[in-house]
This record gives sequence, C-alpha cells and structure tokens, in this order.
Amino acid sequence: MKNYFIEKPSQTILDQVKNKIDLKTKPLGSLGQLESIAKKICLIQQTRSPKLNHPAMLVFAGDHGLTDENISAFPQEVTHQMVLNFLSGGAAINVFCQQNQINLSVVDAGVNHTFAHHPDLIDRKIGFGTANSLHEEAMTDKEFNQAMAAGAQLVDRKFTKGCNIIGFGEMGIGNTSASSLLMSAFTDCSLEDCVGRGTGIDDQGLHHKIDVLQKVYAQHRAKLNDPLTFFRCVAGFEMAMMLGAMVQAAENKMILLIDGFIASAVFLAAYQQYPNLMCYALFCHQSDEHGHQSLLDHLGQEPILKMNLRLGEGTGCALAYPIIQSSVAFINQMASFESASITNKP
Ligand SMILES: Cc1cc2ncn([C@H]3O[C@H](COP(=O)(O)O)[C@@H](O)[C@H]3O)c2cc1C
Ligand SMILES: O=C(O)c1cccnc1
Repeated sequence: MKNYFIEKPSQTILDQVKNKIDLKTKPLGSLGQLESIAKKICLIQQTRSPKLNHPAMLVFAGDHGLTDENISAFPQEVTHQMVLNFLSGGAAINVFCQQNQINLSVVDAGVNHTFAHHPDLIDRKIGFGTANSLHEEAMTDKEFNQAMAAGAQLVDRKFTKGCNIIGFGEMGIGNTSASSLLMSAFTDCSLEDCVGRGTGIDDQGLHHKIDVLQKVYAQHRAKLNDPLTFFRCVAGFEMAMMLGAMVQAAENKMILLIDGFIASAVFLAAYQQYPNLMCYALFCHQSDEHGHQSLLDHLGQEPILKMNLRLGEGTGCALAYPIIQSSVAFINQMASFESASITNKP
C-alpha cells in the first residue's frame, strides 16, 4: 500500500483569517458556522481569499457478500439497478449535482453485475462483490490495495483538472452493516448503538441485523489492532475505494465533503491511520441513520445540515455545497467596517 502523507495545515495564517472575518460588517461571530467553515477552507488553502474550483462528486458502487445474510430491506440487485439510474440521470444525487453544478462521476468499484459499455461509467471493478464477512475476510489484501489505489487515482485525475473540492458518495446494498461494524470498532459505542435500519428494515429485521453483525464482529475482532485490516475484513469495495480517495484528496490539500453514515464510517476508519485527515474534511449533514449523531459526536464535528436524510449517494454533500459557497463568498465579498465606513463599536 502506498504511504500517504497528509500534512497538517500551518496555523500561522489563522490570526489574519480571524481578523478578516471579524472586521466584516457584522457583529462578532454572527455568521456562526459559516465562519468556522470559512476558517477551515482558508487554512486548507493557506489564503485569506479562498476559491472553490471545479467541484466534483465521486460515487462508488459495490456489492457486499454479507447481503446473503438478509441484512437489508432491499435485494442486492438494487445496487446495479441504481448504477443504471445514476447513468441515466434519475437518482437524487444526479438532480442535486445538476442543480449545484457539481461534476458527477459514477464508478463501478465492484458491483455484482456485468455492465454493458457506457461512456459515463468508470470501470474500476475489483470483483463481483466482496466475500461474505460472516465467514471470510471481505477483501483480500490485494483487492483492498487495488481499491484504495483506484480511488486515489480517480481523485488525482480530478485534481490535475483543477478540482479543489470533492465529495464522496456510495451505492451498495448492505453497506450500512459494514459501516456499523466500523463505528463500533473505532468508537466506544456498543454495536447495538451503531446499528440502524438502513434502507428501512422493521424491528424483527433490526434484531436479526444486530445478531448477524455481532457474529461478524466476533469473527474479525482479532484484527482490531490494525484498523485498516479490520476495515478490509468487513467493508465493501466501494468503501475501500472511497477510503483511498479521501486520503489522496487530503494529501492533495483538497476540501473533502463527507456525506452521511457510510461516508463518515469510512472517514472514521481512515482517520485512525491518518489523523490529519480531519483538517481537510467538512461534515455535510447528520443522517437519520441510527448511530450517525454519536459518530459525529465522537469525531467532535458539527454537521452543516440536519434534514433527516438517510440516503447516501453523496446527497448530503451536494445539498451542503451552496452553504459552503456562501462561506467562501462572505469572506471574499463582504465589506469591512472600514471599507463601508461603519462604526465598529458594540
Ligand atoms: C433504491 C435505493 C437507492 C439508494 N441510494 C442509496 N441507498 C443507500 O442504501 C444502501 C444502504 O442501506 P442497507 O445497508 O440497508 O442496504 C446503500 O446502497 C446506500 O447508498 C439506496 C438504497 C435504495 C434501496
Ligand atoms: O446516511 C447514510 O449514508 C445512509 C443511511 C441509510 C441508508 N443509506 C445511507
């Protein structure tokens, strides 16, 4: 595996950034979270005049062997059917990316389906779904490394075209299960507190899901001393590709847009290995999926939006994007007390 180097942004510019924000024509701190977003982006870009260039969204799709255990309300074939929906422009993420002029790429990371050639489908298929983590390691070392490298390469492709802000979406029936296992592994929350209804399982389905995940956890707990090995044993190809994409984006000093429960769980795993990742990430929304609030609390992060979404695909990133644009707009365009000749005295 490539050794990624994620640099902590220098804080020397922070006082100047704070000063610029505080001298805008507004009471101190009155733009709330817009101010903290602006500060973070200024630190990432090491400037007081940040810019958002060529925003991109990568949606990774992959299937999970664990779906054999009946842990989702929907069957596995919905993954490939949704990929076709992404390609014809009909999914929620298509609509919100189109609305906000975010460039959307759809990646076959490992869907259990042979797609006909499509000019807009990026083929990085690692396999036809992962192995069933109840009985085996979900991915081999080789598959995991391949997936991470592919995610990193796709980010680099965007970066060389001038993109400096990138969101990560996923599609993979069963991937809330893998995410719950990661959350339980890397927080002090019990597995029950990390498991939710995903696509909408009922009470009986939820008990069954918890029961299956307890067994999966027990099966792989010996690998917990190495976070990415545990990840490899329980996660999906789309999640591994997302992990590679996140660390490469941070290495490139891009702004990372983190979506809901699944993307946050991938981030959490990556963060174990690369703590400086946090300096580059904006948490776009708090999902309604049980566990997400605790996960964000664990990371000490305040989400931009809280709108009871529980979809994934990167939708929270696309919806939060206009707010992030407002953060950048105010720091660049608002007048200062001095330039507007306004008395700066509370
Ligand atoms: C039609 C449809 C579209 C979706 N788009 C995202 N997901 C979301 O639901 C899945 C995770 O939930 P679980 O773990 O319960 O299977 C992921 O594919 C996620 O992206 C969808 C799910 C469905 C059914
Ligand atoms: O928050 C998410 O990412 C999520 C929640 C439920 C189902 N799919 C995705």
